[in-house]
Amino acid sequence: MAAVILQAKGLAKAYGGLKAVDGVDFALNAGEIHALIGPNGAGKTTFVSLLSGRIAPDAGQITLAGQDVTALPAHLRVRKGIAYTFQITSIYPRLSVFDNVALAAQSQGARDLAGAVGVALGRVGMQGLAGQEAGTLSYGHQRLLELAMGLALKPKVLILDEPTQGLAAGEIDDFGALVRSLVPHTTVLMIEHNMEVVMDLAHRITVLNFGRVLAQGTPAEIRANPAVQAAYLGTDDAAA
Ligand SMILES: Nc1ncnc2c1ncn2[C@@H]1O[C@H](COP(=O)(O)OP(=O)(O)OP(=O)(O)O)[C@@H](O)[C@H]1O
Repeated sequence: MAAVILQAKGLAKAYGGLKAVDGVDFALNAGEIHALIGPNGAGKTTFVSLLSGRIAPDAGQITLAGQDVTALPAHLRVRKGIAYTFQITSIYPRLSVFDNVALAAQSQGARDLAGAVGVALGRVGMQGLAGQEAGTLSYGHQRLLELAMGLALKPKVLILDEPTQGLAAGEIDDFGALVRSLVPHTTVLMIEHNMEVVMDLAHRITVLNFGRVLAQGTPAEIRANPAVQAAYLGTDDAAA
């Protein structure tokens, strides 16, 4: 059996009376691409925010490679190896592409900053854009820059929140190839609405619904699961 790198047990978070995440047990296997899917409002973003430490749980436990990280703030979890790619707003638009990635690399204490930036930009094919002001990049390139910033953190677990949203078809293909190139060295957990991407890329899928795990399995198992079809795959949202 594959080693579990990140695990959640009984994870819960409520907003007022709304149980956004309601007692989730979850295990991320080292080296896999794992997709987190579910209808709008199912709790996906809340769940990965709990994993990354952006928000604190009401109950439950999170372990990284067996070590309890539940009480650690987000920046210390990043140091331990959990990187949650920021939404695009976290890019500094007036800084160059190079400087944006350098800030991420610096936060990890990279000794050879230029080298670390070069490697991260190389992974996403953006070395040629290092000098460009980040705010002037195309949307697709801004998403890739975000990914390069995540990679500069040298994560064990990279959490991506809707990484293909707003990308053109060709850019989605490139993104898929890139994610494949990251594993098994890095483990990838991604929230993704594009079912084609999910079915093509993910080794395993977890389906959330109303804050609970509805199903877990391989793409073929998830596709064949009647509860999933009823809750999610049959909706217009999934066909988008
Ligand atoms: N800060 C907050 N305050 C109050 N309610 C919140 C907050 N964040 C999320 N919620 C609610 O918690 C539930 C889960 O939201 P969450 O964003 O985690 O779902 P999601 O599966 O990521 O949805 P989507 O696919 O639309 O992004 C929703 O009903 C949402 O309205």
